[in-house]
Amino acid sequence: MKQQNKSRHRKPNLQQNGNDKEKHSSVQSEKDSKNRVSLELVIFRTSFAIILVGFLVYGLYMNYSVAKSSDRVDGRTVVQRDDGDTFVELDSDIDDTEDGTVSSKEQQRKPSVKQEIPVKLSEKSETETPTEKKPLQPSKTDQTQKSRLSKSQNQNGGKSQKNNKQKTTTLSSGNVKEIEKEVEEFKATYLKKMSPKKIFVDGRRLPPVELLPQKPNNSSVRVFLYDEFLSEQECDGLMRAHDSHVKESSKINPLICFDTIETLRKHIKTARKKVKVTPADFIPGTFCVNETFSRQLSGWLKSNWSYSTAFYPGESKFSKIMEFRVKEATQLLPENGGKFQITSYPQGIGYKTHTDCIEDNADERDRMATILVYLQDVEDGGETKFPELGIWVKPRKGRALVWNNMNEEGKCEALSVHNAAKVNKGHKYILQRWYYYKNFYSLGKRPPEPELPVRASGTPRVNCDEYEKGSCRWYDEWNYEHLVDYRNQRINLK
Ligand SMILES: O=C(O)CCC(=O)C(=O)O
Ligand SMILES: [Fe+2]
Repeated sequence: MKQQNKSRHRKPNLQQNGNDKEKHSSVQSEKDSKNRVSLELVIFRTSFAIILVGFLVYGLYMNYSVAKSSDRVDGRTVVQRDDGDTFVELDSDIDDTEDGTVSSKEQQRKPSVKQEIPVKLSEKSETETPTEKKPLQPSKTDQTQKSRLSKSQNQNGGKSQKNNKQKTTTLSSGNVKEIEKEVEEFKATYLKKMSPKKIFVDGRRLPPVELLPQKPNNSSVRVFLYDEFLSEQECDGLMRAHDSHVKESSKINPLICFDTIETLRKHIKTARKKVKVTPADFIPGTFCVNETFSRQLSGWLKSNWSYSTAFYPGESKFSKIMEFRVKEATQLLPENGGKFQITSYPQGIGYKTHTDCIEDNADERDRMATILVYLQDVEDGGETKFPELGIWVKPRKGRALVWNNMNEEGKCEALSVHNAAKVNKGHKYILQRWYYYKNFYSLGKRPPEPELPVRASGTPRVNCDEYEKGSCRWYDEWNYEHLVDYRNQRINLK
């Protein structure tokens, strides 16, 4: 009834005509009209559904292709593809680590990575004295590494002797064979030059800017700058990781080491202390002074030093991201890169003038190029200065500096000397990585710790060298430098 009324109401003219035919055609047309309406509805719904599905498919496609293109641009999604992480998550990953180190969480998550590195290096060393240590790599490599370290900054050393020991005891002869084979089959690659170019990272356009020498010179050294090479979050994550690692490691007092007894004497004189030092004050076989004396000296030196913490490739997801980005930007090959080092400079601290490679070094396993990224602005001071080139660079958060220390023939360029100006106001943080001219088997692997000086596990060290132009630096890891220096310069301990 309702329906009738409704139709009637809708078609009043047709019903008013009165004849059957007309009535019939009126009903027919009403039916047609109804059918048309429902057909229209079906067509409308179907089109709507098709459009919706279309949108969904398009959306998925876009998502995929964006990921794919950023893959090519900065390598970030290489990591995303593997494990579904986003970069921001990686920052919190760095920050979230158990002990604040960049590496610890990664090690925890992937024990195989953690085990792999020290095992390869520590197997023989555990049964030999440090001075006799012969790693599984060809011995010349290690010799070179040691002699390089004796002259330049401290770059090597292992983190946990205890860990190395654990691994060593579980090492089967099968592993040894594998490692020996790996060492034998290692093919060195040469890195003769870098070629900086523009890259895109997360929508940031990063063109290299060449800093031209302000003094005429005939060196091959070229210095390039990239602003925003690292994002704010990346810088923050690295600084937090470094800070918490320094805090944790500083629970144990450092042992303080000197390049010569003269340097120690000068430090004591500056502190206006009347203390006579003799070779007996050093821990036998090293240039480091014992725990009690180290503690006293820390006070006298007022802990005036920069702090360096290290992480090795594979110990953090960030290392992958960083090395990929560096490769894209500069063509510096990841396999020629060593450890990553974060350094912080409190107010009043700088770092001596030095070259990152060793002048007149016949060995090609030396630092061909350096990348240095400032993790924070510095209010005043803290510039990186190249005195021979007349170049100096102000720290800016995310800014990267990259330069070559060696020429294409593998010669260390004396004119690549640089220093870190004293921080007048603020706190400076940098991330550095060195790329080697000729790489070697153990490059980029965390080395085992030396046994000397005898010390509590986890003890940090401070190196003070070359008093006049020098500075002290705290390290979270040990290397062989003090042992080599000791052997080479024992005569100075008179
Ligand atoms: O901090 C800087 O600006 C330079 C540091 C440096 O050259 C180094 O640690 O080798
Ligand atoms: Fe340097």
